[in-house]
Amino acid sequence: MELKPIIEVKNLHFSYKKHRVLAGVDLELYRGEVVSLLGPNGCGKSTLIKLILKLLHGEGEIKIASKEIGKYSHKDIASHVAYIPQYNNTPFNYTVLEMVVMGRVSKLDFFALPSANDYEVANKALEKINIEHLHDKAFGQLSGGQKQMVLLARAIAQEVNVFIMDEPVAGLDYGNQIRLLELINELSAQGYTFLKTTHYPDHALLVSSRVVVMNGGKIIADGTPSEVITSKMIESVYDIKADIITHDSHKRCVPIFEQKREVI
Ligand SMILES: Nc1ncnc2c1ncn2[C@@H]1O[C@H](COP(=O)(O)OP(=O)(O)OP(=O)(O)O)[C@@H](O)[C@H]1O
Repeated sequence: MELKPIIEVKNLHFSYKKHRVLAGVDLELYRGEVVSLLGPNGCGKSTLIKLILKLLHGEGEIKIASKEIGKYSHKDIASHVAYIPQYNNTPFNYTVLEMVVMGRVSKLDFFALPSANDYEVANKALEKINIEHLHDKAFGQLSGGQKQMVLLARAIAQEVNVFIMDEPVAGLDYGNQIRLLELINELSAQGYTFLKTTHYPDHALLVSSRVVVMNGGKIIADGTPSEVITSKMIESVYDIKADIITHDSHKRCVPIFEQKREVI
């Protein structure tokens, strides 16, 4: 593992007008890691990601590849990091191949059209995750799971190896959630680095080298999955009880169902 982090966040503060969201956040991401960012609804996970991508501006230090993000254009950031949002609909009826070719934008000169090579890279990205058969389908007509895969192919076509994913399994059916986690594992073994938010401690146990927990505008835990995901942490962050069990040599998080729980 490299000694210098690819992403470095120090003492980051951010507010939406008077609503303080981040109050002194420190985070580092090293090449080769798969970091899962956990925390309750509204704790600021997506805000932190937007700050790292320079889509918002806060107070404190954010560096990508040892350089302050203030010195980067958005195109420069895209030459280091690919962002994979939750699947969404574009207002335009792009085909899958056109969506994936958009991953090449940071490599193109201003106003230049994608070249034959850009299309070849995009096709290879589709092949890499076995969705080449979708290439001429309309992106807007795909299922949620297929859209998420196309956004992942677009990130691969960007030819960077650091991926930031915001709740990658949101809206996916159970099978597609597990298949996507397995794919993240496979890509990680091929050298890709991931920072991903998740609402599932169990997924963080299955696919992470490190787990970071946010609450109350701060990072409250940062360590290996088994150090961080404990019954005590689950109760203090989510206000539910859960057992951490070992199944087939993997740690798993199993919530304990209580009959008279108050629903929020
Ligand atoms: N554009 C905005 N303007 C004002 N407040 C916002 C805006 N976006 C988010 N917030 C608020 O900032 C806080 C953090 O939101 P954020 O989306 O970063 O949380 P999150 O941890 O990603 O939540 P979730 O897990 O529900 O997706 C929330 O209280 C939210 O209501």
